[in-house]
Amino acid sequence: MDQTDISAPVEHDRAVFPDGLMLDCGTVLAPVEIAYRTYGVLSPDRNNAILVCHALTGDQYLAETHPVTGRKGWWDRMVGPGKPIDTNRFFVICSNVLGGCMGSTGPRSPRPSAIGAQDDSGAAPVAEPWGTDFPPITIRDMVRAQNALVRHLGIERLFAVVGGSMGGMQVLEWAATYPDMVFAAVPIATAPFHSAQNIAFNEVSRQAIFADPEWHGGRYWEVGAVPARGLAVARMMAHITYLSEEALTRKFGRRVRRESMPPATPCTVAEPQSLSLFGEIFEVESYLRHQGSSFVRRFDANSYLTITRAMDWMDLGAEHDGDYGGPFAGTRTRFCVISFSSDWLFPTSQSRILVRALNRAAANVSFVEIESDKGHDAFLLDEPDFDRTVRGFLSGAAEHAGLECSVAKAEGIRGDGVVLP
Ligand SMILES: CC(=O)SCCNC(=O)CCNC(=O)[C@H](O)C(C)(C)COP(=O)(O)OP(=O)(O)OC[C@H]1O[C@@H](n2cnc3c(N)ncnc32)[C@H](O)[C@@H]1OP(=O)(O)O
Ligand SMILES: N[C@@H](CCO)C(=O)O
Repeated sequence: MDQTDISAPVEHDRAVFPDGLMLDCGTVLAPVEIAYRTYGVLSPDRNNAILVCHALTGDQYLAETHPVTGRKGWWDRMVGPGKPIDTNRFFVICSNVLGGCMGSTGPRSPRPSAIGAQDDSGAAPVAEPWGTDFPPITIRDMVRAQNALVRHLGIERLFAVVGGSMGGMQVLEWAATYPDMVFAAVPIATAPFHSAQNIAFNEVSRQAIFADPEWHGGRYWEVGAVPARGLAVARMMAHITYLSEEALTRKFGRRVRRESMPPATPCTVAEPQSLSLFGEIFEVESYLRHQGSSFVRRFDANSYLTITRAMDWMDLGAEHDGDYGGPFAGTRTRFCVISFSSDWLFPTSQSRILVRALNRAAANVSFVEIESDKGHDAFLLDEPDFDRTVRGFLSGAAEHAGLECSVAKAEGIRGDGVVLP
């Protein structure tokens, strides 16, 4: 059993922006705190920084033991000394997105107007969280917050921005919004818009949360509840979209769980009527329940709603008459667009739309479709071709940028964010 407990007190490294940020919705959100981690060493020229953007439910702990779950970082395979994103060479930054629940300002953060409110009893004021009153945010708002963090770290230009899925959407927003700050961009398993099908999946997830009796209109903390069943169902449904038919078949096929069988029943269901209708019968059901229940221990329902909505709003063509190339006109950023052949959530066809748009904008772009049967989340898994692509592209781009081979011994900012004397 996973020991995750999202309510456990954890001190995250944070940058605080008291004046906050102007959001796309027109609201100033203040203060804003962004929780982040860094790995590697910032070169004296401050030109070797790579920002890694996480996906929907990821966070800043990409290459170290997670302080809440106790598990390896979600991209431990990719980021570290000698790894495809080589921390002997690059200074890697990863922050929890605005709206998240791992230390950055989000629906679980105290609502400023509520801080300091004191009742007649004289008891210490209890800070009420934003909950569903948290303002709607966009992927561009997340990127604005990251921009504030990058500048806070004294970096004026990123060598690269890299990310998969929703992280890839942030990569594209970076290149579109701050073109002069991004030398190279690696959008992975993503698209410049959220498709109708993906908005539909998100809506089913949200409705599952709303249907949970413990939802309490989004003010579940007031009664000490968590809409765990709704959130788990949301994750179960979403998790199917992160895999592929081949992957599920390879992992589980039609295997039936022995413990749900009457004694001495063979592992094929000869008499299905003798089994419990609603127990865990097929292995794939048990797997999904496990994915759902472990998720609710590490994620907040209001954050899930906020972030899924931010993805839905993603449409880089919206301000350019539907032309996804419009935001990249005149760009000097080098792009490496990567898709996976079995990804049906962000299929290769959507990457091709992006590549064509970048070509229209005369951008420097390369495109790789990785053959994989692992589905959308292949970028989180062991895919040697993918690793080689990322490593090769970053090395080539580093040569063009004139980066030194190794900055491991250079003075600058250490991986834990401390400025060295
Ligand atoms: C980019 C980012 O920001 S990262 C985002 C946040 N992180 C994630 O989304 C990670 C969560 N996602 C996953 O784990 C995804 O399943 C994947 C696709 C990335 C991982 O794939 P794999 O390594 O192949 O793991 P797999 O999907 O088989 O799941 C393994 C888990 O299922 C459990 N499991 C496997 N079979 C069964 C079964 N029949 N019944 C119950 N549980 C089962 C395993 O015990 C294991 O549990 P654990 O994770 O608690 O140790
Ligand atoms: N599994 C990913 C989602 C899509 O990549 C996450 O939970 O963030």
